[in-house]
Amino acid sequence: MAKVGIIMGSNSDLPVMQGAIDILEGFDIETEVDIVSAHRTPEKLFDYSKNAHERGISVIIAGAGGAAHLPGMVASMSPLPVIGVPVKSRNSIDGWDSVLSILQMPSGVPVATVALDGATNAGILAAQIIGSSDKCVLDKILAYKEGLKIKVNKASDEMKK
Ligand SMILES: Nc1c(C(=O)O)ncn1[C@@H]1O[C@H](COP(=O)(O)O)[C@@H](O)[C@H]1O
Repeated sequence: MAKVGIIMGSNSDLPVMQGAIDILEGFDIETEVDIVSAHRTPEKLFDYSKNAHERGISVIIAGAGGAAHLPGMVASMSPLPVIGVPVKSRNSIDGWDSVLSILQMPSGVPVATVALDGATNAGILAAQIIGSSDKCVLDKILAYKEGLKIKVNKASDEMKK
């Protein structure tokens, strides 16, 4: 079965990236979680990016804060779709440093960038990519969407009381 690789620049990103781990677990999609840093572990970055697709990984979610070069560098070497999560790290410039580093990729090397700290959406997007060729996952996404609708309708009904 398809696996999602979830990597982050530092263990300080884990509280945010946990959102992706949790939502994918809810969809029964296997994840492989690791710390990889373009700046601090460049050899590991090369190895990860060049080999992830050989290990059954179908989509990579990469989260980083500050000068967040990790998602783009992974995308430059991997044939897999890369979803970038800008993380608002401790010393960030309100998260803009990370958002712009991940969002503004040059033509030819896309990174699907979610919102600041948007790891849950990154997990859903990864599940949707897998679901486009896996009926079982697609059904779980449909059920998830139904759940969102029920929740909003319930809140709407309660508001009218
Ligand atoms: N942006 C990157 C990269 C990278 O892009 O390779 N490696 C670590 N970092 C980021 O540095 C921030 C601070 O890291 P520390 O908390 O370890 O000092 C984290 O948000 C991490 O993602």
